[in-house]
Amino acid sequence: MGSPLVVMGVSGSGKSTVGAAIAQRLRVPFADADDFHPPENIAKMSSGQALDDNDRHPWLDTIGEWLADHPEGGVMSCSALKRKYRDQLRAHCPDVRFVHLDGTHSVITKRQASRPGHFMPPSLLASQFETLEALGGDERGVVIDIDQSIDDIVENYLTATTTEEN
Ligand SMILES: Nc1ncnc2c1ncn2[C@@H]1O[C@H](COP(=O)(O)OP(=O)(O)OP(=O)(O)O)[C@@H](O)[C@H]1O
Ligand SMILES: O=C(O)[C@H](O)[C@@H](O)[C@H](O)[C@H](O)CO
Repeated sequence: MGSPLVVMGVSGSGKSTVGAAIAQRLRVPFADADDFHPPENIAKMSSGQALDDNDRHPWLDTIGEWLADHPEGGVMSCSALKRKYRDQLRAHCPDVRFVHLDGTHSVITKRQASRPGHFMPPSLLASQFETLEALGGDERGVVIDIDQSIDDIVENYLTATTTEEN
């Protein structure tokens, strides 16, 4: 793989699961942006409040630094919901590519129900969708439908990214 990858999407779209699977397949390091949130952000989300731009800004800088530290390849699962958040990541790491895990509210709600105890309350899913801005045509990345098995998502990603680069 030659450049870092961000697995993006709303909460519960499968970023952590799919990101780890892609990293294992590509034999590159994996990290989850959830592990880089300061405690205040986790406390805010746990209390049912969505993060805002100010909450996300310093956190995105730490994610961008991780990407820049992995020029030979690495996979980071990170919501990266807005275009300007992705611009911030690109400012640190111009080579970064994205895969957007795209799914419906209904599919994701069912999956969130199967992981009770996660700090992100399902009530915040609507705000995640409101905040989400799709990848622009000028952004390096691909979109994959999440309504399929993890193995199929990984295979489709590998096929799509090979096609994209040719
Ligand atoms: N393709 C899939 N098929 C079935 N279950 C899935 C799939 N992808 C993810 N899941 C399950 O859905 C739940 C949410 O996935 P995951 O935690 O990876 O999402 P996430 O985007 O990282 O969420 P968050 O950002 O909120 O941490 C988990 O229980 C996971 O096992
Ligand atoms: O930008 C955001 O709002 C956050 O990254 C959230 O998406 C959560 O951290 C994550 O998805 C956990 O559910």
